[in-house]
Amino acid sequence: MYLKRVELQGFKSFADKSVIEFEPGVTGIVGPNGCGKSNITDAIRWVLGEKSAKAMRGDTMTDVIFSGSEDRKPLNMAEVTLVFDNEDHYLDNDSNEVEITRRIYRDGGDAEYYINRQQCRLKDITDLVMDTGLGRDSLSIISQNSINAFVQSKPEERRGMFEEAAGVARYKQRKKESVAKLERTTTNLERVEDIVNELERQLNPLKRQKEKAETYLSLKDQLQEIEVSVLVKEIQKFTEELKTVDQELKKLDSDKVQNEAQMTLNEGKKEELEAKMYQLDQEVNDLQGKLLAAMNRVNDLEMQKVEIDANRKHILESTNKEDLEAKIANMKAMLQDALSEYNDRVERYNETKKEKEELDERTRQCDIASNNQRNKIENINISLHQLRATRAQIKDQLENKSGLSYGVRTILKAADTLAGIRGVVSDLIVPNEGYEKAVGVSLGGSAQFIVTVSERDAKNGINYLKRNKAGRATFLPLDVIKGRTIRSDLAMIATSSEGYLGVMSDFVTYDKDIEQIVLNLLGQIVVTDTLDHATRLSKNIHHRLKVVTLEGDVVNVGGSLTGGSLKNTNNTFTHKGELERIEKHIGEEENNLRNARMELARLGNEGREIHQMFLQKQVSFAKLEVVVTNKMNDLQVAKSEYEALTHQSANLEELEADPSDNKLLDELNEAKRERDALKEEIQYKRDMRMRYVNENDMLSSELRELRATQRVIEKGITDHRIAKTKYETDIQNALNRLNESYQMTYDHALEFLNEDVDLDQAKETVRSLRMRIASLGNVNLDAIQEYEDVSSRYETLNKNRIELREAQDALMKAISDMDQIMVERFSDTFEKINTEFNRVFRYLFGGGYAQLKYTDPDNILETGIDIEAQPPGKAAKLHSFSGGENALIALSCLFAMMSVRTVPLSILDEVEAALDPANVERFAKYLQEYSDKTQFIVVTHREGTMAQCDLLYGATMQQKGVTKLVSVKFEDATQMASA
Ligand SMILES: Nc1ncnc2c1ncn2[C@@H]1O[C@H](COP(=O)(O)OP(=O)(O)OP(=O)(O)O)[C@@H](O)[C@H]1O
Repeated sequence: MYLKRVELQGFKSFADKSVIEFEPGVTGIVGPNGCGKSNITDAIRWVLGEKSAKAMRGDTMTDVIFSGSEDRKPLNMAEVTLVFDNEDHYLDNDSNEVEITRRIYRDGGDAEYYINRQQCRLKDITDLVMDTGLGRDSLSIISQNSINAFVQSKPEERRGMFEEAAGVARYKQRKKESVAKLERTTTNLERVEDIVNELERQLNPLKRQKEKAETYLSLKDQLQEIEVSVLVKEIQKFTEELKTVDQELKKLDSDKVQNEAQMTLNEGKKEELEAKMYQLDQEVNDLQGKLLAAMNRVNDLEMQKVEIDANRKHILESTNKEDLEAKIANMKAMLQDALSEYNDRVERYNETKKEKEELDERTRQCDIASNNQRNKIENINISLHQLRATRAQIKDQLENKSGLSYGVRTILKAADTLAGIRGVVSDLIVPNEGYEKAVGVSLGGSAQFIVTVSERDAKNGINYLKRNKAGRATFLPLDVIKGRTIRSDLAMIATSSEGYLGVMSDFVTYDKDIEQIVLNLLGQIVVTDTLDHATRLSKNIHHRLKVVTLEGDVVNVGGSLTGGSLKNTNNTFTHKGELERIEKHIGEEENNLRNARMELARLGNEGREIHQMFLQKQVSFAKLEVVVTNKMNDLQVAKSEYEALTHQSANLEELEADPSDNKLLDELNEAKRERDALKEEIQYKRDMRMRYVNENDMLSSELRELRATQRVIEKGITDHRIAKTKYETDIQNALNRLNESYQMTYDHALEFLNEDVDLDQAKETVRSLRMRIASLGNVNLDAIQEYEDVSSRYETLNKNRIELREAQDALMKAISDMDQIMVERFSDTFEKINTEFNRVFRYLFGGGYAQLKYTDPDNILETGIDIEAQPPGKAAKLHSFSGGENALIALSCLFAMMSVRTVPLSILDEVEAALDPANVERFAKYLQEYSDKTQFIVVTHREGTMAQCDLLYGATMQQKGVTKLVSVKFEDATQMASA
């Protein structure tokens, strides 16, 4: 086996794809410092499984990716492939050529590994090269640093190289795996043993429970078999008995109905009899009443007969007929007098009443009129109050000029001291009647302008106001202001317009000296009667003049309209007219007030007179009421006396005409007959009642018997119903038991009926089975299945336990065997290397002595390796050797190992740098000596080494930062090394 080719792309300074071909023997790589020689060593170590970024001379593994140069951008991927010739199948692979590739991406996470282009794990590569001499701790790649470190490192760290040389790494790895397996097996075994022990503990109690459950089930089966028959038979028996009870019950019900009917019949008859008896009692009562009355009537008639007889005798003996008739005539005359007096008084009474009501009505009318007058007076007073308040306000404005501005009032007050103040326009101009509003509106604010004699006077006035800080005022100096008149063409149009009344200045009176002022203020204002005429006129004159109506509405120059209701407060001219109007109104109202008060007084007097008359009528009326009542009584008395006399006269005539008392006698006889008939009827009814009493007694005794029978029947019904309920309950209980205990309907249970079963005996068996079941206590039916589960689990796990124990024994034996082999191989190899080491040492140093020692000879598997070296003429103290001596000792060991264990490939990166030329030559000679068994790739600057190389490559950086490898001759190589 040998390394045929290395292909690099994007790895460190190998930005471009580079393919380096190798041959068996010694290949040298030369070149100036920093041109990328060691990067080839790194690349080979990287592919063979190096995991440490530090060992790759970087911070992270992605540092191996080409990081860019002055002219090149960084790359994102590095890939290196080693191609081994494997015709001898040194590597454990069937192929004659083995390609191992490693790839890494800058942002791709984990590296990718391939063997013969098949993606694989890092472990696959490590396994492939393990114990081949290409492994991590092997002699395959040694740098200048590691060669120095070899001597200085700890004995334990050195051991790895010897293991690699002894070829025990694979055993060590296998042992590691077996130990891990053993640990896992032991853990599993412990776990399984725990469970098996636990299951063993559970099994016995479960077995007991299971047996108990099986006994229970067997008893239950027996119970079911017999109890079902018992229940079915019981149901049949109860059903039969129930049928009998039902039939008897029906008969009893029918007897009861019959008995009840008889009782009802008897009770009806009894009630009827009692009603008849009651009726008879009532009738006898009535008849007795009638009898009493008849007996009384007989008595009365007998007494009347006696009285009549006596009376007739007396009247006939005492009454004078002529006297009686005279009395009647007299009484008749008196009656008529009383009647006419009564009628007269009634008439007077009605008249007085009517007069009294008339007076009452007049009093009411008088009151209404008085109230009206009072309201009128109150309204007049309110109106007067308002009028007087308005009058006071207007007067105040006129007298105190309160409508004028503060400045104007100040000037007027100081008019005596200020020269040439003529007065305010509103005081100097008086509007014609009816033109007050129009003039006021026309003047507007100019009504408050102050007329002065001269301009100087006006200025004095203004200064006075300023001095006193008394407001402002406008002055119209007579020597400056000129009057204005209407243009003749406009005047002509205006004059001919409808409603035109004139120019405003024509409708005021004023002193002659202020004429210019008046014309200035009012000379160009036209007056019309109505607003319609004003707008039309304004239109006619193209809105060139102001037109004012009598109502004070204005059509301004330009055509705008001003109007509405006027507030009188500021119009001095309207104030004057208003004041007169109010004065007149107050006079009228005062007059009205006087008249109203007089009328009220008159009404008061009239009312009082009428009331007086009313009171008098009231008295007369009361008196008449008494008189009428008296007259009425007199009339009644006369009437009744007259009637008594006429009656007496009639009686007398009757007695005289028919003196007999036959009628009374007839009545008396009739009364006696009636009395006797009544006595007979009473006796008859009493006899009849006696018969009814007897009948009633019979019915009562019959009823008593019927009721006794009824009680017997009802008790029978109750007893049978209880029996019926009991049988029904028994049947239901049996059905419930069938359903609940055996999930059977009656029909279903019939299929299991054993007809031969003796019910009493079977019941006894059921009772005994139940007792046996009860004596079992708590039964865990699940125990049967649980026992099955647990015992089957126990068997499985117990089998596992046995298997695990066997596996554990096998692993322990394998580990022990491996240990044995490793100890043998390691110590055997060590001995051989030790011998060779002394030999090579003596050769390289030209004498002296060296040997390797175990630090712990009793523990060959873990012992460190100590080095004892004594170059010729020196004491054996390792740490005091020079760099070159260190390198020679390490190389002695390396070559000693190579002579004992064949290494297919060794890459030596400037390991001889510290040697002197003579030693370099000896080193190079060794390379040649071993090169038929080992392929050497040496990175070197030394000529002596180069001279022994079969193939030389020169590393250059023609492009800055990018390594290129070219095949060179020895001469070129020495030149490149010294460059
Ligand atoms: N990831 C990388 N990308 C680009 N260049 C890199 C990268 N890693 C290292 N290098 C370059 O590789 C060079 C070092 O290479 P190497 O150590 O192989 O040189 P050498 O020829 O062995 O030098 P010496 O003879 O001094 O040992 C440096 O120039 C370094 O800048």
